[in-house]
Amino acid sequence: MNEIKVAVLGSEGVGKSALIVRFLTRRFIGEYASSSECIYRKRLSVDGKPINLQLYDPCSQAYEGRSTVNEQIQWAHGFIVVYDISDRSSFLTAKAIVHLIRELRLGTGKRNVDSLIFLVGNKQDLCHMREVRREEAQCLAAECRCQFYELSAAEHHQEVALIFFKMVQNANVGSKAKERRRRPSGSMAKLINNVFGKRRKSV
Ligand SMILES: Nc1nc2c(ncn2[C@@H]2O[C@H](COP(=O)(O)OP(=O)(O)OP(=O)(O)O)[C@@H](O)[C@H]2O)c(=O)[nH]1
Repeated sequence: MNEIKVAVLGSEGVGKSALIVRFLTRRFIGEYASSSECIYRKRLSVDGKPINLQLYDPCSQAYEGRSTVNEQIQWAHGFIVVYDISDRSSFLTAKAIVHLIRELRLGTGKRNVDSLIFLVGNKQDLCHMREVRREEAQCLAAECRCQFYELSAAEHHQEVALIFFKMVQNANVGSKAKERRRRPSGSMAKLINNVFGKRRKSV
């Protein structure tokens, strides 16, 4: 079964847990325990094939043994980088994280990272307190070749579900392409079989 690992990253209080919980349970509960990092697991079906999805929700509070951002980036196939549209500093953090992902994952031969970074502006319901213009975030997404979404975990269930499903789909396409590159093509497999198969028989 295909394993897809997605890390939801961003600064403290931007709504990472709220987005994950909204996706997993369809509910917005307002307050979320944030004393430890955790990995949520969900089974999904994509194009009729089962997928094991792992969602990583980091903990912003410092404690011994906490994983580093670098480790989180190496662990994941896909990234949902969240900021709060009413908090400019969270946007700057998201920007730094997106740059770090590109730096660490570029040229590693891992799945093509372009379709696997989503920049998400959360708390759209707080637009009367907006500190990050939509156009500015769109520019950053274009510059870093990632996909951009703005939404509210508090108000939108479908939009939240859509970005998680889209991420899983993109990661799954990437993993299939990688699998194809690794496996010899049909005619090549036949050729190898003919040559080595026949030799084995004559020994
Ligand atoms: N108005 C509004 N509040 C939100 C939204 N999403 C999350 N919140 C609130 O923002 C606060 C932080 O949400 P969390 O989901 O705990 O944020 P987090 O990024 O997981 O926080 P840490 O685990 O501390 O890093 C909570 O009080 C949520 O209720 C939203 O879309 N709109």
